[in-house]
Amino acid sequence: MPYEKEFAAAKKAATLAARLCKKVQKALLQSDVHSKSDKSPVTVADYGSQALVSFILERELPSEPFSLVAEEDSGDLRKESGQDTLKRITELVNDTLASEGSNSFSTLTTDDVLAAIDGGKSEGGSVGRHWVLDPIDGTKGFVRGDQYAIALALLDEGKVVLGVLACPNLPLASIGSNQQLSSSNEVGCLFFAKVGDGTYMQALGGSTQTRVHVCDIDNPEEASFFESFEAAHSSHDLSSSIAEKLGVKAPPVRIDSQAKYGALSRGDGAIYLRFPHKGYREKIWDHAAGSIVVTEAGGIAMDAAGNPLDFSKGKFLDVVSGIIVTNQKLKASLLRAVKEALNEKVSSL
Ligand SMILES: Nc1ncnc2c1ncn2[C@@H]1O[C@H](COP(=O)(O)O)[C@@H](OP(=O)(O)O)[C@H]1O
Ligand SMILES: [Mg+2]
Ligand SMILES: [Mg+2]
Ligand SMILES: [Mg+2]
Repeated sequence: MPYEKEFAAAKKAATLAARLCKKVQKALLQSDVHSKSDKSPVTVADYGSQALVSFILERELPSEPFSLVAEEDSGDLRKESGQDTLKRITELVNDTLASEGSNSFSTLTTDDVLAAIDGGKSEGGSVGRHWVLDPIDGTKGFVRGDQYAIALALLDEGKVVLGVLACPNLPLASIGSNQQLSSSNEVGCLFFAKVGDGTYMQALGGSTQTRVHVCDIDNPEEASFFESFEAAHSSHDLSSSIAEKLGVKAPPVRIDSQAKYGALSRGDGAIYLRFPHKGYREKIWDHAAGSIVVTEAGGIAMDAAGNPLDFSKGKFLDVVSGIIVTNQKLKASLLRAVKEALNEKVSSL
């Protein structure tokens, strides 16, 4: 089976990174640092997650050339002022590796951690294989104690061939706006998808995997939609105008990170709308894992003009106006509503 080893390594790496992030988020929420808007604990988790994923992928796949496009870099950690943070990250990474319980565990030095972080310097592109990592997607949600995700994907010749999304705070039960009462309030989901093989979800703590599918709603009046919690990341005005044109009745479900793609892939909602403000360029690590999780569940991720997302152009994901995600049945009416709303916006400028 193609990509089988890579898939197993990716799941292991994302699961361990989630363990590291959970530990940091718990400490962050228990202390009062977050209320003083001290961002350093966040940095520790972002770097720690990246170091861990980079280290594990290389360790698990020793016979393959290694290329990783990841969000963070070690620049600040190499400065004098970054030494304490670097020590803290190294401890976290080692503690997490020790908790994995494998005998082959050897303690990493601060230099090993710097090297692992810098393993993420690749530029990606359309040739060969490249891992794509967002070590913490939804940093703002992470700090608030809300949703975030560890998002890891593999590109082969410019196409996403597998994706893993670890969402430590996402309930196992539906979070849709018309959710049914559920007996479970357990949180922590791992979504994973491989090209041609469908999308699966399991509890991050380990459980049997279940195949998931996007919803099959075709009437927009029954649809609900996801968008960023942060209005600075995506225009809430534009999405509400699109929803109104489409006839969506439910209020928006606002959550951080690619947990939106995960929730959509299991039918919690029918639409994800993302319209960054002028001048912002999307990065591939914010969408690569999420897009395959949704498409393998039967959905579709495209730009606002209906073009497929192109991950082959390096770090940036250039899109027309925004990104929309939905099921096949709502695609045409959603594209129409988006077009109308965008035209109105232009003519009102
Ligand atoms: N002005 C902006 N417009 C759109 N997206 C932005 C943005 N500033 C940051 N982002 C991206 O939005 C991501 C979070 O998306 P969401 O709003 O769906 O949670 C961030 O990921 P990180 O948290 O990994 O930095 C960041 O890459
Ligand atoms: Mg991100
Ligand atoms: Mg990030
Ligand atoms: Mg960031």
